Amino acid sequence: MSFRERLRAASERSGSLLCVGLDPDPARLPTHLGPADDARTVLAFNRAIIESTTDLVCAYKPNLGFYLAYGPAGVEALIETRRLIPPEIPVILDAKVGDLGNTSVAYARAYFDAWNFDAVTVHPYMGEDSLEPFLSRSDRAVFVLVKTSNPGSGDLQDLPVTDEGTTEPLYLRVAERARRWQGRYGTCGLVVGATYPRQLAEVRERCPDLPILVPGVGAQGGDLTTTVQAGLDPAGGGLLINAARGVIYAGTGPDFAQAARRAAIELRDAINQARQS
Ligand SMILES: O=c1ccn([C@@H]2O[C@H](COP(=O)(O)O)[C@@H](O)[C@H]2O)c(=O)[nH]1
Repeated sequence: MSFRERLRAASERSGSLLCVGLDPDPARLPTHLGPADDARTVLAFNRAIIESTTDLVCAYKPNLGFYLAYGPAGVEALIETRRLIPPEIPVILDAKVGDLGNTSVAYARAYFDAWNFDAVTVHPYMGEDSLEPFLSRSDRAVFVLVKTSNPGSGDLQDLPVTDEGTTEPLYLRVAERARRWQGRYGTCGLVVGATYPRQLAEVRERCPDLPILVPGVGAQGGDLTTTVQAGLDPAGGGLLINAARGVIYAGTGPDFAQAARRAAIELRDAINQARQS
């Protein structure tokens, strides 16, 4: 089964376009779980979040940085977290990777084979050859950063560039390239921040049938309804709405997992309402 097929199945099973971010921040982990600087606390936290949300999500997305910050034990916790997630739910490693060809081969082996992630985020700055080792994996997927959610994303991504006789913002040229990579490899998705709904609509118009991972609702302030309406594909899907802090830190006490579940239900339902309006 391709990533796209697995994602569609997970989304249909859960009736959800919600992708929960697993970003363990030592400053926000519930204190009763153990010392915040101990990677075993991270694992206990992730286990509880996963158990309380598996039926509500189409995917999970751990961000590599939060695990590297714990050193080797953090990497072990990441690998173990991946094992805790039922195999039918796709897991996207947010690594924003992209390097020289043979180095990307090594990253692809690490993230896809050794650690068994279903997809990774990549940056397009080094061009197609840097992404080919990821794109060419027909059983996996690649989410290309197009227009990121951070305030400074326009520094480079909004610059007008002339490519093949067309002048438009760089992020649209990246979307155009990604559309072609999808035609060539069939494994491509995009990342567009919820904080930029107008740009999300432009990207969706350019790439009608690519899955778009959309971080930036909740803690970053992206408007959910505007985002969903801007990004839906013609079939009323095609989005993975990511939320980490807004779900996983909904509560901090002994009932944190139930609080995360309530937040995930609320978000899933709000997304579905926006799909219908
Ligand atoms: O443009 C981007 C790309 C990636 N991210 C990542 O998504 C999550 C968002 O977490 P929240 O707590 O829901 O804000 C995090 O891992 C970011 O590094 C992004 O926010 N924007």
